[in-house]
Amino acid sequence: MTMGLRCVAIPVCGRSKFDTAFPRMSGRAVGAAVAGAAVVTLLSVAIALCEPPLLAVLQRTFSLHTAHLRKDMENFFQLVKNIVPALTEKKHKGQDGRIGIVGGCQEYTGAPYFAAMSALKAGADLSYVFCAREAAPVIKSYSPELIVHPVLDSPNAVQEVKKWLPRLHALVVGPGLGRDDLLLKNVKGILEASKARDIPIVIDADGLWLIAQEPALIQGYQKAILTPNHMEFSRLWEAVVSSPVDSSDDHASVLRLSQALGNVTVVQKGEHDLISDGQQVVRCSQEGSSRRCGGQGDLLSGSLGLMAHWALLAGLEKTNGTSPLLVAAWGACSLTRQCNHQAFQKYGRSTTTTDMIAEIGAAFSKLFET
Ligand SMILES: NC(=O)C1=CN([C@@H]2O[C@H](COP(=O)(O)OP(=O)(O)OC[C@H]3O[C@@H](n4cnc5c(N)ncnc54)[C@H](OP(=O)(O)O)[C@@H]3O)[C@@H](O)[C@H]2O)[C@@H](O)CC1
Ligand SMILES: Nc1ncnc2c1ncn2[C@@H]1O[C@H](COP(=O)(O)OP(=O)(O)OP(=O)(O)O)[C@@H](O)[C@H]1O
Ligand SMILES: [Mg+2]
Repeated sequence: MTMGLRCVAIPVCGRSKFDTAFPRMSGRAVGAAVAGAAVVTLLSVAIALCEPPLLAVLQRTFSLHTAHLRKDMENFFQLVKNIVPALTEKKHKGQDGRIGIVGGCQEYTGAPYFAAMSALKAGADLSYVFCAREAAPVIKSYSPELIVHPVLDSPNAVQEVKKWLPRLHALVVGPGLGRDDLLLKNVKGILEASKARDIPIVIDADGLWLIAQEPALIQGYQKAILTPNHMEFSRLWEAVVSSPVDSSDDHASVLRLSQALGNVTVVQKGEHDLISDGQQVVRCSQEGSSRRCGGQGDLLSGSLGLMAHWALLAGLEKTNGTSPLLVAAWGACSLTRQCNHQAFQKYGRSTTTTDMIAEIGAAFSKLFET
């Protein structure tokens, strides 16, 4: 029934027709759904034998729902295609994206590398990493493609990063940042300086830890996108919403969290990714795999930094009035999941994030090149 139907836009006032007729499936509900499908099949046979006109009505209704879903999915693919800049010989280096990653400390050097490489592989021209001194040689040794600034734990970290802000199109704050007080204090200053320049900011991982301590840092900033995993979502929720999270209604929760943060865009990662700007909820269920190696979220945040820049540059006209950041988030989620799917086809259980990053080019072409 849902083969090939991956993505649904869900209006705030009232669920989509599909959602009403076919409630969303959680992992636990899959078994029940299979049993349900068997019952429906038996019922259909019984109706076909006794009431052929009723069966025709049911079939027509089902195909209407299917068409509705497919249209939503096609819409979002088209909107992402609309924001992807054309490759032309008329541009110079940097014009298609200069993305900064703020993260990387003694313990975590992989995460900022994954995020920065993912931005490059998705089509950014230049990727910068602002990390702690000790992490820099390690990150540089992974790749000659990255420009690495070992400034994050220096006494004048904010000034050092500020120098680069005029050249950056988007920042991704948090992958591999760690939770050291000095680093977090410097990141606060970097966030303030970036907001003052109106730079799009993706906040992930330990950047979300910081926001959970101090939500005011991002409250109401319309160019912020938060990408919490399950744990990070709970922390943010506890920090900004007083009532307990309603785990039976994920759509309502992500909408509520976005609203409580002043309509910043929130991407709740999971079995399906739910994205909200406080006005609507969009779901991305692009087929991935059951492999959950560490670093997939870094691929998402890095590619999202780039797509956020592209989407804001393209503007509402290209996104047909849909929030550009929703379109960017949907695009990056689809891309991450498609990379996971492709890498899993080749490597199965041994799939790692490095394998997924190697798939970005092919996945991007498959999904978004016209
Ligand atoms: N190669 C590298 O350098 C990488 C570095 N990374 C960097 O690590 C830093 C910390 O990031 P993080 O994600 O480990 O921290 P956090 O959110 O506190 O989660 C900790 C605990 O939460 C739980 N948990 C998580 N998801 C869950 C779920 N869906 N459902 C249920 N529970 C769930 C789970 O708890 P457990 O099951 O182990 O009890 C998990 O252990 C950060 O800087 C990040 O960028 C990563 O990017 C990976 C690659
Ligand atoms: N159960 C799942 N089924 C399919 N895809 C999933 C599932 N959980 C997460 N994903 C996908 O994996 C990507 C990363 O999400 P995840 O929750 O693993 O982030 P994370 O914990 O921040 O990862 P990282 O290890 O990089 O910190 C997202 O694009 C999400 O759609
Ligand atoms: Mg993460």
